Amino acid sequence: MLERLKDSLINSPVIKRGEYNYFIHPISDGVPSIDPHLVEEIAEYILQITNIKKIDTILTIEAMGIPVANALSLKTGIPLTIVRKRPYFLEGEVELSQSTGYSKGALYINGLKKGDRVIIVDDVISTGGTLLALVRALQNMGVEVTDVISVIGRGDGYLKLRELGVEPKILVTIDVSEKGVEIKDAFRNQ
Ligand SMILES: O=P(O)(O)OC[C@H]1O[C@H](OP(=O)(O)OP(=O)(O)O)[C@H](O)[C@@H]1O
Ligand SMILES: Nc1nc2[nH]cnc2c(=O)[nH]1
Repeated sequence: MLERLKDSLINSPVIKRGEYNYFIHPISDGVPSIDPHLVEEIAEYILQITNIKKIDTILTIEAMGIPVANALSLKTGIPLTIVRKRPYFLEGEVELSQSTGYSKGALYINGLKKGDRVIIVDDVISTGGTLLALVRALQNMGVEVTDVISVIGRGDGYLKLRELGVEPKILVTIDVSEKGVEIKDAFRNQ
């Protein structure tokens, strides 16, 4: 299961972003290039572990959640909504603050309303700062988040989402050090 994903992660380069050991991988960076078979493997797997019935939209975050979320959208016919890093100043736009282990910035939600049902799909969860802020904002808007899925997980930041009653589904968990990437665990949830 998820052999392409696991094999490709093992050889990922690691660079420093400040103190943060940042791994570089096609799914999380688009670098050097994204193998469509890898995206297909991931999308197929996600469809096995999530219930997409009665979902209004697949929600992802600019930029690197988009390839996998778009593959899911194409496979299911469910629309794709992208949380952007720039404002559009449209009525109902919701701004939130994003914080990762190496960056801080604003995110902007458009196109969602109270009562909508969404799944969130992102490429990586690390400190959990991004998904925590996003799920909190969605709950405040009255949007129902039925599942949170991250292709890759590192560290225990995912635990922060428990305070919002959310248990993210992480396909592969890794350890990242200056020496490289180590696979800890394939799909773990509940
Ligand atoms: O759990 P966290 O510590 O919050 O890290 C996870 C976030 O980091 C990456 O986004 P980034 O802001 O680097 O944007 P990108 O997708 O454009 O690379 C990734 O896509 C997640 O959204
Ligand atoms: N590519 C990449 N994205 C991330 N998002 C959070 N941490 C990381 C990381 O180490 N690498």
